[in-house]
Amino acid sequence: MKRKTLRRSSRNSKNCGMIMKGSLANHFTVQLDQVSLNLSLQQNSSQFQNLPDFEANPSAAEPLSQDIDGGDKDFILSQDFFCTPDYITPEMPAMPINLDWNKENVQCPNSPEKIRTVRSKRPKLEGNMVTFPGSNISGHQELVELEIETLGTDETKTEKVVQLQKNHSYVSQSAVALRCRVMPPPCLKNPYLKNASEMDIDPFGNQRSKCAGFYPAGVGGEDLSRYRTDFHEIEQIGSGNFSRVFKVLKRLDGCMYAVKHSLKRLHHDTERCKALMEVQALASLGTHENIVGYYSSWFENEQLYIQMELCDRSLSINKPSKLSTEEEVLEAMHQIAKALQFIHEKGIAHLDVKPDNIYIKNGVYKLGDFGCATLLDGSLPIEEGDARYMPQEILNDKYDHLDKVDIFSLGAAIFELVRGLPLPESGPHFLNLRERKLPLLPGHSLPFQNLLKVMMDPDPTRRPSAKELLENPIFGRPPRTARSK
Ligand SMILES: Nc1ncnc2c1ncn2[C@@H]1O[C@H](COP(=O)(O)OP(=O)(O)OP(=O)(O)O)[C@@H](O)[C@H]1O
Ligand SMILES: [Mg+2]
Repeated sequence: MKRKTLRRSSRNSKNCGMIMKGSLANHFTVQLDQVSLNLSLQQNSSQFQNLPDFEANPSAAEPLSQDIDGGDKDFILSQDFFCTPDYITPEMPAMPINLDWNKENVQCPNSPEKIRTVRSKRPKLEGNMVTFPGSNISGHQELVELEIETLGTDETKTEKVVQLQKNHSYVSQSAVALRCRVMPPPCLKNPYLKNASEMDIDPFGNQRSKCAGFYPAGVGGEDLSRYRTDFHEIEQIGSGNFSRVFKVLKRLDGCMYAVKHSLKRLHHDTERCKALMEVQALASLGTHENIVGYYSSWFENEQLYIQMELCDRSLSINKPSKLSTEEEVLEAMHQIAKALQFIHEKGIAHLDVKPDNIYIKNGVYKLGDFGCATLLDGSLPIEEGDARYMPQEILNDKYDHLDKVDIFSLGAAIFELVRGLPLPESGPHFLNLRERKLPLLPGHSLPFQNLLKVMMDPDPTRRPSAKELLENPIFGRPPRTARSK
């Protein structure tokens, strides 16, 4: 099979779609990157020849006719060829069986400007209704219904393709989806990965058409929902200020995941880029036992979806905590300190360490919610996390020791978990905590309380780094010693 490229633009609606000349009684395949259209014509297709526009301007169709003449061939069509609804030709298992293919002089379906687009909600009519499976963004099938109406007198019978669309936009969802499949969306530079070269990041940079849209999956509608198609939603397992998190079953692999949806619709690129920072931080980190696993992400209905490893629960102060003994608290602290050492070594600060963002799975503690993550070198914007866990320097807009911000927050989070009371958001107690004046923690060892104090020191340089914290002898202490006061 030969493959040829059709470079003719379909922007001009007069360049009417598939001009199928000659021997299209056969089977041919049109391939366009991932899009493969198999057209099986069971009848002689000479009815497509007598196109007014083609006759008026035969040269316009020349490349096509050159390519198609000769029977069975493969074609690579340019993206533009499919970018107008005229040329949305979903994968077709068969042509309508009740079309009269022997009629001569049948017009090609008109261009979008000329046809009356019927947005009909009426049920399927008998007769010339045909259903073609199309493709949605994620590669799954959706149905596009084309109704062939016969109009006019007997001599001048014309066929009109009426596209039934669920939404009221002019361009069908399948058109948008197909376009998205035709040209890959932009590859974004991950700011957390300093060493990636431009070419590695964006191999399609020169070819990308702006019409492909900045994000591929923003077309909306249940039919095109990657979330609904790929996952079965079990239940909501959490919510934050910006998102809701669901436990889901992935249909294909039968495994459970957590999927986080942003609550707000992200209309603007700036909002989307900001939301993407969380994904990019997670993705750049790779895997670590104490960091929630990241699988994939996508935009849908202008919301960001993040597929993550499913954990059992968070350590939220509002949920029943099982951190009843100092050993358990130290274990949580030790594991999250390992996560912090890992991310700090990669030049990233979390900036929102708190019990809500520490999850537990099978006894393993995992740091999650990288929505505030930034670079330690200050080269990215800084969005501080929950003020209850922020040290004074952040509240004073001093960002010189961002790794130590995480240490303070971890100390504050552990302090909260041990006390079992929510930290204050303001007031004298709030200030005391930032001046190293921690109330005594009855039932807890002095070394442990001193460690919390040093982690929450007002001077960030006096706080231990994550590495130093992990080297603290308290973590190697036998449990019995830990219990002795
Ligand atoms: N992977 C996960 N497994 C289990 N539960 C999760 C997971 N991710 C999030 N959750 C639950 O959902 C809650 C909200 O998630 P997350 O903190 O990521 O949302 P957010 O809107 O960014 O929150 P915030 O208000 O802290 O900014 C978490 O506190 C936790 O209870
Ligand atoms: Mg959170």
